Amino acid sequence: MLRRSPVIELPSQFQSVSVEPNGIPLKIEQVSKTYAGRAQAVEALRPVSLEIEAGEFVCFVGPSGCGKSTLLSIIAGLESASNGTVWASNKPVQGPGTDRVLLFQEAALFPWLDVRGNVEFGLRQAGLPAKRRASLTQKFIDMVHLTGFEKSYIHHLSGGMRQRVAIARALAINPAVLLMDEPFGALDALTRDRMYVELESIWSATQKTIVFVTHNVHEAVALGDRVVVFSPRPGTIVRDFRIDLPRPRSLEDHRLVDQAAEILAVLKDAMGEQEVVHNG
Ligand SMILES: Nc1ncnc2c1ncn2[C@@H]1O[C@H](COP(=O)(O)OP(=O)(O)OP(=O)(O)O)[C@@H](O)[C@H]1O
Repeated sequence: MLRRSPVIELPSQFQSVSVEPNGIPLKIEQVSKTYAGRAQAVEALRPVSLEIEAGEFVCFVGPSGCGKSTLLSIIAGLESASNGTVWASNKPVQGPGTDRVLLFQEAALFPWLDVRGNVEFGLRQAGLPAKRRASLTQKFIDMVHLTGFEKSYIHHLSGGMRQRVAIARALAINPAVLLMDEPFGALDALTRDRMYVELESIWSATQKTIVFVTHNVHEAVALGDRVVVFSPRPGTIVRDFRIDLPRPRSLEDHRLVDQAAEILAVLKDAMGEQEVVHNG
């Protein structure tokens, strides 16, 4: 259930009218994946079923190699499921689409373009007229707080700034779903904390559906409406935690720390003898 107010400002006489959220629901139905390896097949995912509401922020945590990225790629339509179906807004996913955008740890930006050129890229591809393109590009550059850096080239930007360019570029094409694969994994702790605040405010302003993969349980609890815990490969869902902490959340909040500890215990239990990766 959406707990945030709509982004669109309505005149007072229409304030009781609910505005359709920008995000769409996702339904993952009995999705499994086995890769045909050279020597032997790799079973990455056992049948996984999950329903995500429009505008929900859902984090996936699990041990390395349990199939989180595989599931994200299947939702993105970049990989096909061996069995089962992903439904995006009640339509089966049969390939990539502009309604779903995948973002990675290393922001895949064009080094020969400046910030403006990168953010504008998808709009250019879509054939938007120059004036509309320019105003939308500026809107999203402002949204990720890169105003003043429009003409900077990627190699002059910090890791956090690059991720913000990637987020702005993704938002510019107005997808309904952001699929984020450890987007802040390569950032230093301070930048990461700032990115949590920024991402949360972007999410709350745009009402996208977000699926966010991370190794970091604290990060998952800081951001997610839900935290879904996966078992070691072949990945299955072990637990689906609803995080009811008020927003904005602080990493120092003892309730967040307690919730993270509970999830970490479930993760450790699922992993058995295996060592838990990042937990900070
Ligand atoms: N294209 C592929 N061909 C064969 N095996 C693959 C392929 N892609 C992934 N795998 C294997 O599938 C399993 C799941 O990989 P995946 O990257 O989805 O896990 P993950 O949970 O995202 O891992 P990590 O947290 O380390 O990124 C791994 O054993 C991986 O080696």
